[in-house]
Amino acid sequence: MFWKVTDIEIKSPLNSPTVFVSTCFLAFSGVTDILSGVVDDVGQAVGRNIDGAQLLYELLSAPWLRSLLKVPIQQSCTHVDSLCSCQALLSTHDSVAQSDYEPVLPPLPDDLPDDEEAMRIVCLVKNNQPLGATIRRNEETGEIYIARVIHGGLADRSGLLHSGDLLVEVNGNPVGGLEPEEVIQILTNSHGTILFKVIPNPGQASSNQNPVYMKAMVDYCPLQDASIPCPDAGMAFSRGDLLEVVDQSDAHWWQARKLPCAASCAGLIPSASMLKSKQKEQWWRQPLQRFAHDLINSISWFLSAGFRRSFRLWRRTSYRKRRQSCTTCSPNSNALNTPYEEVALYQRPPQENHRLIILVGAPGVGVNELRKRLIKLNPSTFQSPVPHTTRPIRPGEQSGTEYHFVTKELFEYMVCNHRFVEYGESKGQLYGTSTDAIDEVLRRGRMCIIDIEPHGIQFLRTKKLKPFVIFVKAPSPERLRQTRRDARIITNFTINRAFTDDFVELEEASQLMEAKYRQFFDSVLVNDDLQDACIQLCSIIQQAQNEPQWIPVSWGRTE
Ligand SMILES: Nc1ncnc2c1ncn2[C@@H]1O[C@H](COP(=O)(O)OP(=O)(O)OP(=O)(O)O)[C@@H](O)[C@H]1O
Repeated sequence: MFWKVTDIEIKSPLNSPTVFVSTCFLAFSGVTDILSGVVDDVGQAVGRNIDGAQLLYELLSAPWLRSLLKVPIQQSCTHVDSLCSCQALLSTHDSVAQSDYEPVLPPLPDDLPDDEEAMRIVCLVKNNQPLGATIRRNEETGEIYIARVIHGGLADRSGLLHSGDLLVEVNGNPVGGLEPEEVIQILTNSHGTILFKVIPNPGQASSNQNPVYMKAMVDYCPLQDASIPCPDAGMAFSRGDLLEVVDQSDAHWWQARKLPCAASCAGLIPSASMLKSKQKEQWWRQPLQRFAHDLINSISWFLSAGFRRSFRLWRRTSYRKRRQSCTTCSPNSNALNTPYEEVALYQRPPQENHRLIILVGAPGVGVNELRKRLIKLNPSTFQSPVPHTTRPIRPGEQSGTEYHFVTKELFEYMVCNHRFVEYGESKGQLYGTSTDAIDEVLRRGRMCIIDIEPHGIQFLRTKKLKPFVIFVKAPSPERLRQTRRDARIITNFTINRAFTDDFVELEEASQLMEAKYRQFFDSVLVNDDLQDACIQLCSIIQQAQNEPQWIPVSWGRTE
C-alpha cells in the first residue's frame, strides 16, 4: 500500500526561493520517517543553529505551513491509489500540529504570491517500476532537464515531475554539469526513497491531451532504432496494431499504448513526420521491400505451378501484368506515405447501406468455398456482385444473372473509366467485377460479399463502401492435411486434381500475405474445420454490420 502526501509549500523566511516539499507515494510504514525527513529538510533551509522547540514554533506559525492547508486535497489525490490515505496522512500531520504545539494557527492568507521562482522537492519511493521520465542535457549550460514524463508511469502519476523541469539534485547530489548517463547511474544506485530537487518549468504544457487513435501501417522496433532517445521507454508495434496516442506534444516522439490496453504506462513511438523522414532515409523500407519480393516469388510459384483454379483463375493471369504496370495502387505505396492512419469507432446506422465485406486469402485456402457457403446459407441476406464478361452467352444463361455479358469495346471503356475493382483475362475472354455491381447489391439492402486479391483492397477503401476486410488464414500444414482430404483444386492444367503436398507452400503463402497486408485486415478467420469456419464467418459479419468498429476517421466525416 502506498500513501501520498500532497504538496507542501515551504516558504523560507528569507523570502526566496520558495521550496515545495512534495512527497508522494510514501510506504505506509515509513510515514513517520519521511515526515521527520521533511522537518529535517526544512530545518536545514532555515538554519541549524536554532533551538529545536523554537524552530518548531516558528515552523508552525510560518506562512508556508498555512499554505499547506490551502492545498486542494481532493484534486491532488486523484492520481493516487487511495484517496483516504492522503487525507489520513494530512490529518495526522494536523493533529500533531494542533494538539502538541501552540498556538492554534491563524487563518490562511489569500494573497500568497505564486509567481516566485520555486524549487520543488519530490520524494518518490523506488519500487520495481521504472521512474517513467527521461532526461536531457542542455549542452550550453550543462543543466539537466526532465525531457519527458511517460504517461501513466510513476513520475506522471505523482503529478510532480513535468517535462522541462530543471533537475538540480538527486538524493543530495548536484546534477548540473553531469552527463545524463551519470545521473542515471545515481538513480540506479539509489534505493528506497529518492529525493529530487527540481525547479519547475513555469510554462509546462498540460499533459492532459485527449487521446487520438491510430492504426499502425508500418512495423516499428525501438531496439533497432538508433535515433530513439530512450530505447527502454520505446514501444514496438506491428502493422495493423491499434494505438492509443496519449501525447503528441513532441514533434518527434509521441507516447502511446497498444489497444486492447494491458499496460497502464505508455511507450515512446516515432511521430508520423519522424517515421516519414525515416522512410526517406530508407531506414525501415528495406525489410518491407524484401517482404514484397518474397510474396511475389511465392505467388509466382503458385502461378507457375498452376495452383490457382476456377472462377478466380482470370485474376491470376492478369496479376503479374497489373503488378508491373500499376504500382501506384499498391497498398505499400500508401503505407509508406501514411505510417499511421487515424481511426475512430463507427457503428453503422440501421438506415445506411451495409458495409462491403471483403474476403482475402492465399490461393486455395478456401475463400471461394466460404463465400459460396455463406450465400447458400442465406441468399436473401448475402450476395456477391454479378461479374462482367466478354465471353459469349451460353444457352440457359441470362445477362445480369451469371454475368453481365458485354462487348469487348464496352469492357475496355469501363476499364479506362476505372469502373472495375479488378479484371483479367482467361482463355482470351475478359472478366471483371465492377463497382456498379457492388453498389447494386448494397442498394438492394443485401450484404455484399466479394473475394479479391489483397492489393485490390486499397481501391475499395472508400467512405461510401466502408469495407470490412476478413483475412481467411490457413491453419497449420498438419491441419490442412487432415481437413482437406476430400478437397479438390482446379488449375490451368489439371481440372479437379486433389491436394497433394501443397500444404506447406499454402501455409507459407498465407503467412506472407498476412505479414504484408495485415494493416488492412479488420478480422482474421482461420479456415480449419469448414463448418466451424462458416459459423465464425457469420458471426464476424454480424458484428461488422451491427457493432462498433474502428474505421479511418475520414470515412466518418460529414462533408
Ligand atoms: N475448411 C475446409 N475444409 C475442407 N476443405 C476445404 C475447406 N476450405 C476449402 N476447402 C476446399 O478446398 C478447395 C479449395 O477451396 P477454394 O476453391 O475455396 O479455394 P480458394 O481460396 O477460393 O482458391 P481459388 O482462388 O484458387 O479458388 C475446395 O475443394 C474447397 O471445397
